[in-house]
Amino acid sequence: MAPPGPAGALPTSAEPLSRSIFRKFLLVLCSLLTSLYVFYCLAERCQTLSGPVVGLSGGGEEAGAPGRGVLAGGPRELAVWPAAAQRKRLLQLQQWRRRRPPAPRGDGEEAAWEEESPGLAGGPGGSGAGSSVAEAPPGTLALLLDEGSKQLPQAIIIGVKKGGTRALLEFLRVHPDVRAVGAEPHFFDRSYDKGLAWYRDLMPRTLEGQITMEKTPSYFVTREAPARISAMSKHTKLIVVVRDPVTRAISDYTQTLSKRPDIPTFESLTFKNRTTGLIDTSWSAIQIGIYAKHLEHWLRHFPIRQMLFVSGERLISDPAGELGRVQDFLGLKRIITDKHFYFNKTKGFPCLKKAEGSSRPHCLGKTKGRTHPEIDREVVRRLREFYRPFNLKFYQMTGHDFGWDG
Ligand SMILES: Nc1ncnc2c1ncn2[C@@H]1O[C@H](COP(=O)(O)OS(=O)(=O)O)[C@@H](OP(=O)(O)O)[C@H]1O
Repeated sequence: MAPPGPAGALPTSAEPLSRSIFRKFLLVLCSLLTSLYVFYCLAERCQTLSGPVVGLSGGGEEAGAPGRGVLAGGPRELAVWPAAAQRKRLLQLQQWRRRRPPAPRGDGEEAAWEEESPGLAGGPGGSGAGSSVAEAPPGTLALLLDEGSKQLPQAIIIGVKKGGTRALLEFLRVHPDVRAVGAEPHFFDRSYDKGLAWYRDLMPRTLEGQITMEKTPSYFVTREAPARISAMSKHTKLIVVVRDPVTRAISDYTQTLSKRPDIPTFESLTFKNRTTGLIDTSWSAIQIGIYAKHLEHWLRHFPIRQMLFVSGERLISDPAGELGRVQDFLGLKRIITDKHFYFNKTKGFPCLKKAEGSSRPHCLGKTKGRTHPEIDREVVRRLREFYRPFNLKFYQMTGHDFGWDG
């Protein structure tokens, strides 16, 4: 017979019961935590785990089979969702992502879209402020999708600096079949050595039928850009937003002035010799506006039919008209129409009634539509004279009179 232990060590009748309750409690707690963790991962907040895969197919990057509900591109591919459902969920997810504040841009110039403050005059009225529900992700099921694949751009806005390139890109992004990088990649001028894989990785994911786009206005004046873009794909569609070269030069100068207020006057920078009236064509603000010269380089690599010239002036006076031409050029259904725009009197520019995925009006940021300094009229006249022959040549080459010399 075992000797009785000390009285304090003897089990009481209550102890086994509390232990079993405690064990059950632990079990419930564990399953609760596990479920919470799984839910958390599905909500795309888990960076370390790859999302659940419903079905795998062995294809490579481009292996999606249209109509079979397979999303092309990634190492994993969903094979069970109907294509229409996948597309709808992806569009929802894309719209939700577009609503999130864009990442800050490197050069500080290309500020993101600004939401119109309620006090701004000239708004279309009636658009309610976005609710918090509108900011929520479109549902965890969307996260089961592979979100299409990253493609090299099929169309690029190559210029010109201060032409209205941001406005065009932001207006185009309203189209459900256009996906674009927000920031300027500067691949073909500054980062070409990083390679096409690096470039493609910057692109947003797209589904079949969607066009990938980017805009970098400096490409138009980069000597190597035409050959490099053609080497990527000779079928790339090129869009150039052009603007009266004199106003463009002043706009360019205004931008520099806003960053470096101590620079010399526009007038003194314009001339090599003010008395002889010799223009300093080495000054980039002047040089960029010699469109005919730059275009010659592009035409050595691309047929003119693969280039579209958008009027920067008309993009302001008739945005829907210019967007119509652009949509036709890109082979897109004309979805963006005058119903999408309103003129904001305070901003002095057309704005979107609703940016993609938002219920609120959107105007471009403060760095677009700056007030230009007053420039000596004689200097402006001399500049007009300087540009005229180049403009006429440009009208001839493009078959379009932009009306800067009328
Ligand atoms: N809708 C709308 N809202 C605001 N601004 C508009 C719009 N459409 C065209 N613009 C004109 O775009 C000019 C800036 O051109 P970019 O976007 O090509 O500039 S940049 O090269 O990317 O810095 C900018 O030039 P500035 O007026 O000199 O600032 C505008 O005149």
